Amino acid sequence: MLISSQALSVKFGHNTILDRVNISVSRGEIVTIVGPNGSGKSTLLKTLIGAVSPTSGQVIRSADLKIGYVPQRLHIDETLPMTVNRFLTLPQRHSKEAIRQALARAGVAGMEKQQVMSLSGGQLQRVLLARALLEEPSLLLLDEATQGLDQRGTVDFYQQIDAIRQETGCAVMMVSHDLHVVMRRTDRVICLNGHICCEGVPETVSQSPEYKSLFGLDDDDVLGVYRHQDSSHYIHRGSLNAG
Ligand SMILES: Nc1ncnc2c1ncn2[C@@H]1O[C@H](COP(=O)(O)OP(=O)(O)OP(=O)(O)O)[C@@H](O)[C@H]1O
Repeated sequence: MLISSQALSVKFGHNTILDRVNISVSRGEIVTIVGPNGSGKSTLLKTLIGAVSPTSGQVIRSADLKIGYVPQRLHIDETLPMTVNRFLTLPQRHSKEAIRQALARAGVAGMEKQQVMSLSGGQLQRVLLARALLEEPSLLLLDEATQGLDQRGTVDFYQQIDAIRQETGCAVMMVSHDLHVVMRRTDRVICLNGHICCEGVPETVSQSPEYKSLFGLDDDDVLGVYRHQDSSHYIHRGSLNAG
């Protein structure tokens, strides 16, 4: 076991954000956390890395645990010119070879001299991934790392994560809204809504009543959206034709 939590609870003021959460990640395993907005996913990751203190319960870390954390997004001062190479040596220096290898593993080989501000959203996420890999992590924690990427970019990113897991043997715990995309790439899914609603292999979780009641769209929802789009398209075309 690399890391686990026992009856982990976090309160902010009077609000209980996490309620007696038990999770565990084994070596080499990919675990995906899904849950609605505000369900405590980021808080859980922040508690695991020690940035948030639990109100009760505990986090148990193996002695050799090394975490590489890829945040949801990064705020960089736009007026500050900085190359990728410089960014990757802050706050800790790394050898040229280590940086070359981390960028290659993250799928952005040769980007050392590029300005961070000039990177596309997908490239920046990969540079953040490279920065996490420089720690030679036994556990990669990804907090909605594909936010803002299109479908292709998201699929490619998760493929890269899978390849990294196979190459380095690290475990991965990630927060994702894209269960359908990560399905094939995750060993286990934990569905969080303050407490753990359900967990298991992706096929089981996606069919469970708890998951469906949180995320399920019934035919009316889907057809409603479709009909709406269709009718607006029709009206739009009508007005174009009329003009
Ligand atoms: N430092 C904080 N102080 C007070 N409340 C906080 C703090 N951090 C998070 N919260 C609250 O805790 C709740 C859970 O937030 P969290 O970011 O963990 O949810 P999430 O599941 O990651 O959401 P999302 O999917 O929208 O990113 C939210 O209501 C949020 O406002």
